[in-house]
Amino acid sequence: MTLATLDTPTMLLFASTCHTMMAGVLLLFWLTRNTGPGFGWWVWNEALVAIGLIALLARQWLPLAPTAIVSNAALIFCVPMIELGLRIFLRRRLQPGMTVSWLLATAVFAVWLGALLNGADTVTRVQIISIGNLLQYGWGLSLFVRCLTPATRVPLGLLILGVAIQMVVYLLRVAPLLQGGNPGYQLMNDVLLAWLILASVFCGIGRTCAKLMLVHGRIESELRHTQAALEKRANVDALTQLASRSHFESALPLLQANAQRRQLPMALLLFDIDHFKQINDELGHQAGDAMLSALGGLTAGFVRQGDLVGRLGGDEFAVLLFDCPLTAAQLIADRLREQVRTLHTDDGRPLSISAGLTTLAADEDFAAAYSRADVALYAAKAAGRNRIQLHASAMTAAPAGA
Ligand SMILES: Nc1nc2c(ncn2[C@@H]2O[C@H](COP(=O)(O)OP(=O)(O)OP(=O)(O)O)[C@@H](O)[C@H]2O)c(=O)[nH]1
Repeated sequence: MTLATLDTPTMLLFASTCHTMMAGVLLLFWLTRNTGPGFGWWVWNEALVAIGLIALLARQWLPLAPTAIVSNAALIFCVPMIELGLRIFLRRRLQPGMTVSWLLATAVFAVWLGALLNGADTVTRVQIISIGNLLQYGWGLSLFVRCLTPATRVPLGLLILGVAIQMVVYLLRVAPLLQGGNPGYQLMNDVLLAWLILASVFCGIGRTCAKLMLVHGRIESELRHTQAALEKRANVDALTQLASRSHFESALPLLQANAQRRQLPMALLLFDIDHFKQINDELGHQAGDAMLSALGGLTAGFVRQGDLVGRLGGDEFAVLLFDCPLTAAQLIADRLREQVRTLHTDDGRPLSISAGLTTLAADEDFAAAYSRADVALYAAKAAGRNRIQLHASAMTAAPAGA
């Protein structure tokens, strides 16, 4: 069986069934998935193509004029719906491009309707529709090309291919008519009409895939963003932008493994602000937050890049000094303590910190090192604050600093 012998009603039956199924798939997807704005217009687009084809099929049995009006209106107005869906989906500005699309569709339909009411012959009407469709698809094509980005290249490429195929068929359809028309032209036996219907089915499949791919791409990228935001929220302390406690703890094993491989010493510094409760109580929680944030910024800028700085909770901060022998760690800690004195509360009081310092072995638990540093921090507070206290276990390695 060749296309030339395929009769138009069979082709129309095939095409209308395909497009109805595609409209059904899109509708199901629309109703059951979070497709985002714009997708509804694509469901309508496919539904209108199906309605138009069913009306064309039914024109043999129903009164000619009403079915021709319904089918042509559906097939003309389904085009701007792809564009409207795309503009909304990609959050492009709707105006003035959309006005042009709807005006174009209305103009094509009005000219065609005028021709029908004035008793124009089939050839003339087909000419009007074909030229109108060519203009519509040409306009749509220019939008698809303008919207091409690396993220939309494949789905929009499919849309462009589909529209280009449809334009070629329309062009073939209109070309002989433009050369003076074909007196023997029979709409229902037109081989080109069969090609057009077939092309419309293939383009519809391409369009449906493109729309689903666009939604899939968007869902995927939103998932990636949400995942990244969640990770950031879990890993980064919102107030100071330092590592959160959980991130600090989970990052340690990697640093420890690195230190063990390269035989590098590490030290853990734990500190908190002296009399922070007083700052909060007297100047307000917001002023307290500002001090925490300033201290976080100062500490992050003070240590080396390979060190790990975190806010473990409240006004408690920790620094893992990587590749740092205890004597150097004491010097760094004391310089940091001095630097902190340059920070002032709103009423001019200089900030001070107390800190506990200990070594961190490559194979020990964070909890064990933390509890040693905490004991030393407690001792620093007890000894009068604004000082660094070395834990007793490290005393044999280096003298305590204050
Ligand atoms: N502004 C602010 N305050 C916090 C936050 N988290 C905890 N705090 C407060 O920080 C204060 C911590 O006080 P402590 O460390 O117990 O005591 P302190 O007044 O600093 O006294 P010393 O540590 O002994 O010098 C408490 O008043 C908490 O309510 C926060 O995110 N923002």
